[in-house]
Amino acid sequence: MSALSINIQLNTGASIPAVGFGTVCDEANKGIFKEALEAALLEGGYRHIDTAWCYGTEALIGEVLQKLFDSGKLKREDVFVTTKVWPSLWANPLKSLDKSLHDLHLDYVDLLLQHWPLAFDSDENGHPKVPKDEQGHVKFAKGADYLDTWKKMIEIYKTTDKVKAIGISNYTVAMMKRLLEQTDVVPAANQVELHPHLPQVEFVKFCQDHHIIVEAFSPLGSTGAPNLKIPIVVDLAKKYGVPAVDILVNYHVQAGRVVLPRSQNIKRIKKGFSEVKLTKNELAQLDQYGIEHPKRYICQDWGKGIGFEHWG
Ligand SMILES: NC(=O)C1=CN([C@@H]2O[C@H](COP(=O)(O)OP(=O)(O)OC[C@H]3O[C@@H](n4cnc5c(N)ncnc54)[C@H](OP(=O)(O)O)[C@@H]3O)[C@@H](O)[C@H]2O)C=CC1
Ligand SMILES: O=C1O[C@H](CO)[C@@H](O)[C@@H]1O
Repeated sequence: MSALSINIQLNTGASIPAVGFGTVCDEANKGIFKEALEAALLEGGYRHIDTAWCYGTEALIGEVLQKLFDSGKLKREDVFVTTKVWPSLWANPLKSLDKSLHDLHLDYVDLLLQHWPLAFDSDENGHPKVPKDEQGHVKFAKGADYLDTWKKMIEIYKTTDKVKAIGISNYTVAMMKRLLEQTDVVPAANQVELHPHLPQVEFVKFCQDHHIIVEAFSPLGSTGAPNLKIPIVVDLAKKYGVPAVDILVNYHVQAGRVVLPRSQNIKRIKKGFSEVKLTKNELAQLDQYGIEHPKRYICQDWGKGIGFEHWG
């Protein structure tokens, strides 16, 4: 069986495909992005797209979706689409969502995430995406609280048909506790960096205890896929007779998490991922590897001094 046909239930009751197509794209790959996405949907078996206003790929995704809907090869309800509100648009998540919906050629998304628990001092159109002062330090919006964005997203969720579910990304446990104390919608998902170099065991348990689905970004270790070389991943791949990438994907789906691998290599995309029934012991060994060899790949320069200190 393919890992791409596994689904998980969100706390809204909706179903989310456990494997989503990551849509960060380097400028150099923008030329093949549409072909890659079309191959993912028509030949790779993907039914879940993970995007964001800040990736600059939403208009390309919209063109592909429109083409596949018009030709009858795909129906809107066949595909789960997530987008995100970037911190430069923290004050106006509805504007961010409307821009995304326009570019995606959609009238709703299945999941809207707050991209980071941060508020940047940008203009009303969200530019610059990461404002900096003359010393190169990120400029934050004075007096803003990241929960302001979440509260406005709750309003969108409760009063419009533009989102089926709302969630968060890059929230720590302390930030989630604050959110749960101060607001009345439990996020459907929290999307964070997670892989055998960064298992975040306590974080995962907190989310599970509160019915928040964990979505794993950068599962391969981001550009260059360094996690494919992790020794225990290589050993398990040999044991099960599958490529190492299948172990990195099944590390999440077998534990009830969503995973968001990215590729713009059409041959790899068409191959998909086999389901590998890793044992509880093997999943624990993969966690243990990261406890002993922690490594975070997405280290943003706004991480220090605002609640992400422990990231190192
Ligand atoms: N919420 C957030 O803050 C964040 C969310 N994300 C989301 O998560 C997604 C995935 O994370 P991302 O950091 O992009 O990277 P990944 O961890 O998915 O790694 C992508 C890299 O792995 C390579 N790769 C993919 N498959 C294989 C394979 N089978 N063998 C060898 N190399 C392979 C890709 O190259 P190639 O194209 O050549 O296959 C690319 O260089 C993003 O695209 C985005 O949707 C990511 C970062 C932050
Ligand atoms: O989602 C995201 O992708 C980029 C690059 O990995 C990162 O800045 C952001 O959180």
